[in-house]
Amino acid sequence: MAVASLFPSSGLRVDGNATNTLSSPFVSLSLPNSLSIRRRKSRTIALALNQPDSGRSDHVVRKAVSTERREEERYSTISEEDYAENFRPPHITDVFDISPRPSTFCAKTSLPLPEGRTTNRFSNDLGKMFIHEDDRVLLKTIKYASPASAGAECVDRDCNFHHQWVARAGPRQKIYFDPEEVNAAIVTCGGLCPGLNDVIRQIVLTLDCYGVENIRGIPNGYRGFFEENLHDIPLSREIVQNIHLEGGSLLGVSRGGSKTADIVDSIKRKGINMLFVLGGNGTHAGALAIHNECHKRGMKVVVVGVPKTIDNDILLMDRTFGFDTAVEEAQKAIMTAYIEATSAYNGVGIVKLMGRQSGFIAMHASLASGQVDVCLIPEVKFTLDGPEGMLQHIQYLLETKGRAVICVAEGAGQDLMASLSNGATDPSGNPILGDIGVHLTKEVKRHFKDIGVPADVKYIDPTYMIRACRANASDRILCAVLGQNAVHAGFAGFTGITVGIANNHYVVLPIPEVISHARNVDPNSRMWHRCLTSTGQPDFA
Ligand SMILES: Nc1ncnc2c1ncn2[C@@H]1O[C@H](COP(=O)(O)OP(=O)(O)OP(=O)(O)O)[C@@H](O)[C@H]1O
Ligand SMILES: O=P(O)(O)OC[C@H]1O[C@](O)(CO)[C@@H](O)[C@@H]1O
Ligand SMILES: [Mg+2]
Repeated sequence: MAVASLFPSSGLRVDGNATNTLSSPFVSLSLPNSLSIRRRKSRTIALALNQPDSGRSDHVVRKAVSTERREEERYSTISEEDYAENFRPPHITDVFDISPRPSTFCAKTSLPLPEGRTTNRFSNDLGKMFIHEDDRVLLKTIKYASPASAGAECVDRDCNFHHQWVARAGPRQKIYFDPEEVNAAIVTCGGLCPGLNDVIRQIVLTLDCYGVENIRGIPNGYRGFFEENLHDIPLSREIVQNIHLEGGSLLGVSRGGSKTADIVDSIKRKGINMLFVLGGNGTHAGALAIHNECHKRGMKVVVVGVPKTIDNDILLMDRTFGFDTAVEEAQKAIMTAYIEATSAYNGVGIVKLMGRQSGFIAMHASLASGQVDVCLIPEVKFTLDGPEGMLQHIQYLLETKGRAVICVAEGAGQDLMASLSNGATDPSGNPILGDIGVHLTKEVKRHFKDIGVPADVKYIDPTYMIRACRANASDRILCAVLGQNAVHAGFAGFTGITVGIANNHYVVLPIPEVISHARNVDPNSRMWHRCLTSTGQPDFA
């Protein structure tokens, strides 16, 4: 099937029925001002799991058959057309009748092109500078021969290959805003992450290239829209020039305060029409709500996300900015734990790294260091006591190697401390976790005291040191591309979207597709198995 027919040009007003013959991908809402908003129906992508089928009882087989039937039915609803519709980035022209204008962006100069380009010296040399509206990136590139293949993500029973095309990010020849009328705002929400200042800087520089002069920073996340004591921060090329040399966020961050109506009131009052939102899953849920509310109120505003999560827990992306830096910074803590453990008599070093529900930082940091004996992540349950428990393995390591290094993600082993967390949440509604690092330290000490063996246990918690530092070179490049692409996406009229890297190519994705759930480490993935191969740890089940 031709790509163009899978995924029609996004710069044009698209008729949902014309693009999907299976079912209408949108529901229309009637609005007082007679505008219609098209919303995606959410669809679940089924992942095939490896399930051994020998030795099952009749009951289990019957249950499996009915599960298979359900899976079959679910599979049959997914087609390449479905993917094309789900991944079509919402566009301002889905709601408003706006005619495009020639872009003022020129990659070959930091000065905006005059409209029509008649007087510019680059006027005859614009070939290959713009993304074609129908350019697409293939999201998945592996053809799994069987659902039993390691890490297989199959979308049907036979693991057939489905083309999942997504929009390519980058500057378009046609834009939907007059740069002189753009009133842009940037907001950074959630926790800190290395690279936030790099992204802010690149957004401002790129807006400047288009010719936008009216740019502001919203202080302290979503709260900055409505808390009376917070004031907007004017942004310009000069102001952001060196902000990437420091960690943190020039604008500040916050959790909580997701009052969509108040935020949109503030957007209206300030006349903002291009909003860049930097944050994780929660922030993107907020951005989607703002996008919907703006359109419901008939406000011509584009809302563009840039995924920020040190935990790397956003779906469909190769990685998010800050993650690489976090893994690198974590090496220092692991090395410290290793040196302490090897220098002590029966030394045990415990390092806790961030990762509320996803163990990517711990897994990658453990694999990279080669010094970790036990890596514990939220996705893989473990026991402490008993012959198969982790404490027995630490005892074995002290007996055989004289030391042990444990790297634990903060969200791991929460079931072992259920009584501690008490269901409390932070202002954004995220669960407040029990401190697994402290718990493990106590338990290791208790175990060796009980068996009368001296053990020297050192606990290192570098979490905020890792998060507050400036980005490394590799993350900075990612930040630069994402920041620039966010602006290109805004000018191209995309809204309710986010930018990312997929298969090493830069893409524009509809927000619902990336936040339907948190991205987790797959315990059946090759990467987790590689980590286990490196640590040599047994299964603590
Ligand atoms: N479902 C939601 N709808 C609207 N807004 C939300 C939602 N969840 C969270 N928010 C808001 O988004 C902002 C950031 O959320 P949160 O603190 O969960 O961080 P995050 O974006 O997930 O990033 P991090 O990776 O640091 O956790 C907060 O202001 C929060 O109130
Ligand atoms: O102390 P804060 O700001 O809530 O941040 C801690 C959280 O931030 C995260 O790194 C996500 O940004 C989680 O891994 C961690 O639980
Ligand atoms: Mg979050």
